[in-house]
Amino acid sequence: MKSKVKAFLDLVKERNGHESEFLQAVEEVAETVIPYIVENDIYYGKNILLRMVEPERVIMFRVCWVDDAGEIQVNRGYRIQMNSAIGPYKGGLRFHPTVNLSILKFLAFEQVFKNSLTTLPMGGGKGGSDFDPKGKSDNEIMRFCHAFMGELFRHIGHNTDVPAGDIGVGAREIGFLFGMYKKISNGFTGVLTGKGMSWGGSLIRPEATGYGTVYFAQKMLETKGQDFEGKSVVISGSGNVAQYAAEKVLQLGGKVLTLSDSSGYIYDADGINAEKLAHVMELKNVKRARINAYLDTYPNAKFVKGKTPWEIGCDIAMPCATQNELHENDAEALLKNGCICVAEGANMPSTKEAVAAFHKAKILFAPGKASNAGGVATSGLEMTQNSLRFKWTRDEVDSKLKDIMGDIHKSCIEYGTDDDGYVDYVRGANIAGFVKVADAMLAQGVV
Ligand SMILES: NC(=O)C1=CN([C@@H]2O[C@H](COP(=O)(O)OP(=O)(O)OC[C@H]3O[C@@H](n4cnc5c(N)ncnc54)[C@H](O)[C@@H]3O)[C@@H](O)[C@H]2O)C=CC1
Ligand SMILES: O=C(O)CCC(=O)C(=O)O
Repeated sequence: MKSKVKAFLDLVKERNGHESEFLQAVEEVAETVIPYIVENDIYYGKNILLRMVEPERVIMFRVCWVDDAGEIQVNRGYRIQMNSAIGPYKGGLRFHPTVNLSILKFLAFEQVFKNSLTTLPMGGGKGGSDFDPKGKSDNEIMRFCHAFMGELFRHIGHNTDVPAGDIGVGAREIGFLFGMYKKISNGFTGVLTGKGMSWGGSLIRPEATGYGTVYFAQKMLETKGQDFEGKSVVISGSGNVAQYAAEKVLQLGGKVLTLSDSSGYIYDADGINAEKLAHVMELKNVKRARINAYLDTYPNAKFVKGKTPWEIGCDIAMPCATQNELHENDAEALLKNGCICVAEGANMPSTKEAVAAFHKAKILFAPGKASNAGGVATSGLEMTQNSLRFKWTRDEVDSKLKDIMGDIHKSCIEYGTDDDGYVDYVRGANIAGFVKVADAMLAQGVV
């Protein structure tokens, strides 16, 4: 088996040698899915995985815009249309200076499996730009978004490809992007998700990724007769996913000890309660400040510069910032301090070695493609509401989100339970996500 996986990975490496994040994501899937393919005749010998690692289409384009000083700026825009076997391409847009083909291809590849797990009819895609929103004025953000959509619009559509937000793309950016799409296409359609509530957005979409990650962790804890009540939780990030993960943890009786951004982390031993979290939301979403500004209002907290929060003892860890933010030594520190559950809110935040350490210790570990799928699932629900020209209540959407996270958990158990009863959620998510897409690809022939 090892030689089959190696031969496959060698081939992928030959074609994408310089794309380390993409190769990392492919390797994790290949190691769990190739053994399944070999055992199942219907998938064997059809090169399905080899077809799945090749994007159906990669779009790269120039984005020119004028900054507040009147200077012409040039950025690079991308959209990776990875796989449309089970529905229109669906996945977020990331605006961050680190954005490149490798990062977007890894995200698009993960998205294919994640979207399949949601049970909704969505293919996988991802896009973005190396544009850095940090320090830009609202007008600069608007001009950039309009310029970006000035090219992207010809490649997307409500039945073709439906982008949404990711790092650096929130409600403000979706508004500007939608405004330009509507103007150029002369039509009001559900071409983006994460829209404002008065113009086609879905209730609970802003909360969905964070809430969904906590609902998934709740399901994992239930298998051990545990819950969030009284548990200490270490969260990284302080953006959309981290904020609403923290909110749901608090609602379920947990204690949130940390939040972070790329400058470092804050540790509040008294707990970041609802009032303090509202202050973080104001700092991050309105003032767009750095996380250490928290100490101006809550001086008892500690700011640890340039580090991630995994050295803080906790029962549950939720990495909600970015890829490869939790390394093997971090995993070991978490385990040593008694962590029993890790639920990824971000995409691929744990390195391969960190995941291996969690598996070796047989703790509960949920990969992002399973635990953070609530965001895109609720985007799927936004698409449905747009098609119906109807709006569900907050409780209706939240209850559908809970059901979907429960179903994803069941799929992971179905495909990921080892002989000794330990659930390998990575294998479970990869195989369950693969089966639905592979069946559709087989039915549609070689296209
Ligand atoms: N927004 C969504 O619906 C979904 C987001 N995700 C993933 O969740 C993660 C966070 O995304 P959002 O909260 O939406 O973005 P955001 O832009 O709202 O927040 C990103 C957070 O990550 C931090 N961050 C970014 N780069 C960092 C670095 N190099 N080191 C430390 N912290 C860093 C930022 O300071 C910020 O707190 C990403 O991995 C994203 O792909 C996954 C599923 C859906
Ligand atoms: O809601 C969406 O379409 C995208 C969410 C996303 O980018 C993700 O799941 O990583």
